[in-house]
Amino acid sequence: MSRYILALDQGTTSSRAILFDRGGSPIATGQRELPQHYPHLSWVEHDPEEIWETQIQAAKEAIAKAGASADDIEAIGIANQRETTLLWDRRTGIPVYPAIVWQDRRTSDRCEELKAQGLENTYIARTGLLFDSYFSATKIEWILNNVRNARKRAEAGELAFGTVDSYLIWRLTGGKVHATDLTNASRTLIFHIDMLDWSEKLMSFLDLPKGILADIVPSTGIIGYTDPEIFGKPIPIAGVAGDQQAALYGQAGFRPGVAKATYGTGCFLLRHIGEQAVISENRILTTPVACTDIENASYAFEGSVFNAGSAIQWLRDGLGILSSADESEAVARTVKDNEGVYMVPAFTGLGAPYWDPDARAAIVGLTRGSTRAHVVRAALESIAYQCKDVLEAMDEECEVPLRELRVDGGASRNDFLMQFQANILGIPVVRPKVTETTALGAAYLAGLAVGFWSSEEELESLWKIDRRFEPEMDESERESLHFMWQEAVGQVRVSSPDFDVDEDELGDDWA
Ligand SMILES: Nc1ncnc2c1ncn2[C@@H]1O[C@H](COP(=O)(O)OP(=O)(O)O)[C@@H](O)[C@H]1O
Ligand SMILES: O=P(O)(O)OC[C@H](O)CO
Repeated sequence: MSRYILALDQGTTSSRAILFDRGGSPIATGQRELPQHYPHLSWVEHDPEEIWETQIQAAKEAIAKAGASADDIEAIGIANQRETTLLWDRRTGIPVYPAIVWQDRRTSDRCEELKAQGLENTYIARTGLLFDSYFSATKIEWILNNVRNARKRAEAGELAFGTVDSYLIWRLTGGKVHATDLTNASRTLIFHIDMLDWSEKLMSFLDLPKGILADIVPSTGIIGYTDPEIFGKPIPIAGVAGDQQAALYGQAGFRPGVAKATYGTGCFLLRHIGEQAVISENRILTTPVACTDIENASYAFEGSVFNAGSAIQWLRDGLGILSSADESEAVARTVKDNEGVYMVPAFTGLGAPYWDPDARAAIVGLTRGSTRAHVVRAALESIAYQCKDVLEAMDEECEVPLRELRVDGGASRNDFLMQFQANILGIPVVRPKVTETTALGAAYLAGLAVGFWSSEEELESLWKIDRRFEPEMDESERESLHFMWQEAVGQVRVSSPDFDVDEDELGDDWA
């Protein structure tokens, strides 16, 4: 048995690769920034070649740093930004259009049009998602309708659709495998989360041809082997999951009641709810978790906050008031409180639980006494408030309130943010030793498939706490701060989605 598992973590702003040893410790990391392209207002694209190149360079960097070779790698696991949509030519492998990123809002009017046709409930009840441009389906439709000949070629079976996992698997296997796992498939808005398969019916409303679809595989199991040209010998690709489900797995979130928040570009809260795909009445998503066997799928509630770390990035790159994201912590600590300044970072609209695509960001409550520190503090606090809104919405759906929140991702390194999160939630926030849990989850999934690790029980024993943040704020202060935050959110809201899911009305026609 070789020494390492190689995890590829293809995120929105960077491609990372980490080698993990049998103790679940990261041995070496490679990382490349992924350029963002904004061709029009509210459009966000990635260059597929840049996704591929940055990912492969990151992998080679990690292998070189560890002084390892392909012989030292037992298997590869993939975790990826989800929903981001690519279509490529099956024969040449050439994408017909750049990747349309999950944050891209170009299809939000189209979503409104489809909602007006009364289709929203049909989609919610089958997919566990909402009718929002966040998900892949209307992005696929946009490419088919706007790229010359794309629809004709797709109908002739010449084009393949994939989220980033599928695209990487395709490239890694030299065009031999077109597959996706159920956690990624479930983010497309054309995957039926109870039947655990593509839904022809949901595809038909958007006129999406079946020939573009990938095979659906479990998150654990050998999917294919890398082209020997890439690493010098074939390596099995043995695990794949959307990055948020991978992070829940890396947090040992195998059982109902465990919840995690990953603080990256966005912030994504997943709470394991067991084997029933319960549909929320509170604008919370239902999504399959990473699984070893499709027939025995389990589910999580998910709250997707679109802008979290990106608010800090904007302070650094857009306003130029921070030299690094890490500096935000020291700057925020220079003021004793926010002095009434709130930032609502709705740069690409608001996600859960508001789902308001047209809302735009704002900083409110400024006075002549406000300083850069208040703005920085308000940005960090906004991340915690958004998580609170999501957890409150989830709590209304769950019988037992959450006892603690596990955290990970880039911004979870910020102790100020984590303490404020515990204060504002009123429950402990627990940070594990390894905060690269997305990559760790991908490694676990691959390692289980090839016998590198033996069971989920063994993986659970590897999870170790770095720090536990206990709440230190009294209830009345928590409530009054949260009230002020909600007033600020009220100022940027444009629409209030209103829906009522009634599965009985849908009848038995679930296909
Ligand atoms: N110490 C920090 N405090 C606050 N935000 C941070 C800190 N470190 C990183 N971030 C933010 O976290 C994000 C990077 O986290 P990462 O997990 O790498 O994101 P992603 O996987 O979405 O690309 C960036 O948006 C950055 O601004
Ligand atoms: O790239 P991340 O880590 O911010 O994750 C993006 C999510 O998968 C979008 O749903």
